[in-house]
Amino acid sequence: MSNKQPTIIYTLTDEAPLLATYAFLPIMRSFIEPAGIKITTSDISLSSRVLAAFPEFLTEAQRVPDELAALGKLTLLPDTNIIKLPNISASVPQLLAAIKELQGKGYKIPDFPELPKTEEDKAIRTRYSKILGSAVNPVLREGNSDRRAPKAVKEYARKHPHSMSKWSMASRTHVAHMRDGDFYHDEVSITLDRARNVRMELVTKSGKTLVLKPEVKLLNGEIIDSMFMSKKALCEFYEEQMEDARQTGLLFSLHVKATMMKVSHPIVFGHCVKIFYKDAFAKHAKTFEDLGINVNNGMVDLYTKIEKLSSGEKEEIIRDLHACHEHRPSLAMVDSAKGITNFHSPSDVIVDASMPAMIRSGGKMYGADGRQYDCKAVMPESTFSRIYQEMINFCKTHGAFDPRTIGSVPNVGLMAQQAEEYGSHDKTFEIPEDGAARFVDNETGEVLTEQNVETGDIWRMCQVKDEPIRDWVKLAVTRARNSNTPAVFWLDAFRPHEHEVIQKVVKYVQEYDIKDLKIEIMSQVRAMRYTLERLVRGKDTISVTGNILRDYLTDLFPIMELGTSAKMLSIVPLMAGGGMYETGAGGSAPKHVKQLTEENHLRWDSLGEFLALGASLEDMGCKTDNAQAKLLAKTLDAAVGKLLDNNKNPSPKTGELDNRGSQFYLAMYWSQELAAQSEDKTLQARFAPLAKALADNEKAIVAELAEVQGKPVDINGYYASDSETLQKVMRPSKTLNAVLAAANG
Ligand SMILES: NC(=O)C1=CN([C@@H]2O[C@H](COP(=O)(O)OP(=O)(O)OC[C@H]3O[C@@H](n4cnc5c(N)ncnc54)[C@H](OP(=O)(O)O)[C@@H]3O)[C@@H](O)[C@H]2O)C=CC1
Ligand SMILES: O=C(O)CCC(=O)C(=O)O
Ligand SMILES: [Mg+2]
Repeated sequence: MSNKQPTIIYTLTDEAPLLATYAFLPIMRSFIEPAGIKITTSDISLSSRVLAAFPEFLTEAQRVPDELAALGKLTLLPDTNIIKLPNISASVPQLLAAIKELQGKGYKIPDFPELPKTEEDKAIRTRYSKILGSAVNPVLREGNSDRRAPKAVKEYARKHPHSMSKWSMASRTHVAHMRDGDFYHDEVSITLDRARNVRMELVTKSGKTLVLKPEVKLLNGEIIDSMFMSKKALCEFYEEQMEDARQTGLLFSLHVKATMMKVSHPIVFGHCVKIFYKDAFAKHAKTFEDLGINVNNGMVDLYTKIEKLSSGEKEEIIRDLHACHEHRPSLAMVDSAKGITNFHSPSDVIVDASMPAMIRSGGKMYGADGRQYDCKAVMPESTFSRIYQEMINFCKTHGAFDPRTIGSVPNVGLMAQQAEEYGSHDKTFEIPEDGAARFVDNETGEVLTEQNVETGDIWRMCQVKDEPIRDWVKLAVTRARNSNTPAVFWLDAFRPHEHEVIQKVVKYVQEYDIKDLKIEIMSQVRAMRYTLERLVRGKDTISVTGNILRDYLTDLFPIMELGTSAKMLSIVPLMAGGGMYETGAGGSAPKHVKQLTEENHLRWDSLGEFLALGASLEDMGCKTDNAQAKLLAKTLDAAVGKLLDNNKNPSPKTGELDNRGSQFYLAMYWSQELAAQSEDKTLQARFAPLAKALADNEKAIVAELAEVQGKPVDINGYYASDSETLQKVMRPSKTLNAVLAAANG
C-alpha cells in the first residue's frame, strides 16, 4: 500500500459537463474528504489547452501549465485515478471562436493561420493543430474501453421507457457508402517482424521523392496499415448520391466524424460541400481563393469570409449558392428555424451521436420546413457505415426497438496507446501529386508497402501495438466471464487490417480457459445481425470492437436501450494499473449550454459522473484496501438507485428539475445511505446531520433552484468563462450552499 493520500483527479472540461462540475465539486468534496480522500482538478478545457500552447504570448500572470500533458504522464503510473468528463474535440470554427474569446479577454495569443505562408505561421499552425479535433482522449486513454449500462440504469429504462418513433416497412431511409476507392478497398496491412523505424514517402510520377513523415518508430508485433481514399471515386460517389436523392425526393444528409478523424474527415466533408455547390464554386473560384475560403470547415467559413466583400458581390454569391439548390436534393437540417444545414459545420453532425438520433426517430431527419422526412444518410467510408444499414433493415422488418424488453449490448473497445485511427492524425496526408505512396524502413531501405495514389487522394497510416490487443482480449474474456454473456469480436477477415488483428485475437484467446464461454469472431454486418436477433429477444451480447466501432456502438445501443448514452458506465482500466473513469459515452452537448444561457435550465444529466465516481471509489477501495472508499462507493450506488427509482433525473423542460436539482437529490440520498449504515460509525455520525439538514430543507432548496429558471443568464463567455461566474450560476440555492458549508465545518 502506498503512503500517499488517496487522490481522485477530476477533469475540468467544457460546455455542459463543465457547468455541471461547478455544482458537483462541492458536493463531492463534502462526501469524499471525510474519508481522507483528496480531490484535485486538472483543467483540460479547450481554452486552457490553447493558453498552454502559447506561453510566450502571455503575461506571467496569464500563463497556464500544460495540464493535459501532465495528466497524460500520470496515466502511466499505477495508482492514478482519474474521472474524465467529455471535452470539446474542436473543429476549426470552434477553435476560431475560442481564440477570439480569449483575445477579447486580453490574452494576446496569435490568430489561427488558415493559410500559413511564412515559417512562423507554419509553426503556429502546427501548435494549433495539436489542439484541434480529438486531441485529449488519445493522450489519456492509455487503456482499453469498457462501457456498459449498469443494472439499475437498465431497470430504470425498462420501467420508464423513452419514446421511440415508429419504423415503417415503407421507409426509404438508407445509408449510402462508397463501393470502391475508399479506405476499405484500398488498404494494405502488415504485422511487423521486428521493431522498425519507418518513413512515409511519395515517389511522384515526375520522379521526385517527397518525404511526408520522416520517422515513425514502430514496435515488434505492431500492425500497420497503409490506406487511401480516392478523391476521384469520392467525388463521383457524391455526384451519384446527390442525383439519386434529388430524383427520389430524399433528404441528403452527410455524417462524418471530423473530430476523431481530424485530418481525413474534414477533407471528405469539404468535397461534398464543393460538389453540392459545384456551379457557384466554379464561378467564384478566384474570389473564394483570394478570401482563403475552406469549406472543409463548413459553409460557416464561407459565410463568415464573404462578409468582407461589398454587398453587391456578397449578394451575387449568395444568389448563386441558392441557385445550386434548384438542381440538388433538399438538405437535412441541423436547425430548421435558423436555416442551418448539415453542411454548416463538420462538428454539427457527428456520426456516433447523429446516426442513432436518426434511427431513434424512425429514420427521419428534419427538412428546411421543420418537418421530418426519410433521408439518404451519406457515410462515404464503407468500413463501418454498413452496420447502420443492417440496423435500419432490421428496424424496417421488426419495427422500432422496445426499451421495455430489449437486451443490452456492452462494449469492450480497442483504443489503448493511440490504436487505429487515434494514431493516424499526424500520419494522414492529402496527396499533392500522382505517384507511389510507400512505407520505407529508414535503416534498410526496404519498401514495406506501396500503393499507387493520385492527386487529392487521402493517404494515411494507422497502427495498433501488440500489447494493447492482448490487453483488449483479456478485458473481453474477463467481461464475458464476469457477466456470463457471449462476446463477439466484430472483425472482418476480408479487411486486411482486421485479418491481422484476428491472428492476434486467436492467439491471445488461447491464454485463457474459455470452454464455458461463448466467444466468437464475426464480420461487422453479421455481428450486428446476430446481436440484434438476440437484442430483441431480451438477450445481452458483448460487442468487442476496434476503436471506431467502440465509439459508434457505445452511442448507438445505449440510445436505443436507454434513450441516451449519458447513463453509461464507462471505464478505462489503464494498462499501467491505474484507472480512468469516463462519465457516460456522450459529448459536451452544446445545445444544453444554449438552453442554460437563454432560460437558466441545465438539462445535462450527471448520472455518468455519479457512476464514474462510484467506480473510481470502488477501485480505490479495492486497490488500496480502503474500507471507507468501498463504503462510499456502495452507498453512492444505492443513492443512484434511489435517484432513478424516484425519477429525479434532470428534465429537458425549463421549469422542471434540472441538473442542479438532480445533484441535490443525489446528495440527499447519499447522505441518507451513509447515515443509515452502521458499518462505519464515524462516517455515520458525520453524515447523519447532513442527511437531516438536506431533508429538512428539501422544499426550500428545490424552490430556490426552480426560482432562477426561465430567465437568461450570463456565463461571461463560452469557452473561457471564469470560475466565480460559473459557481454563482451553478450554485444558486443559498440554503443548499449553507448546508454544505456547515457540513464541511
Ligand atoms: N468523451 C469525450 O470527450 C467526447 C466528446 N465529444 C465532443 O462533444 C461535443 C458535442 O458532440 P455531439 O456529437 O453533439 O454529441 P453530444 O453527446 O454532446 O450531444 C448529442 C445529444 O446527446 C444528448 N446528451 C449527451 N450527453 C448527455 C447528458 N449527459 N445528458 C443529457 N443529454 C445528453 C443530448 O441530447 P438532447 O439535446 O436531446 O438533450 C445531446 O444534444 C463535440 O465537441 C464532440 O467532439 C463527443 C463525444 C465524447
Ligand atoms: O475523442 C473524441 O473526439 C470523441 C470520443 C467519443 O466520441 C467517445 O469516446 O465516445
Ligand atoms: Mg462517441
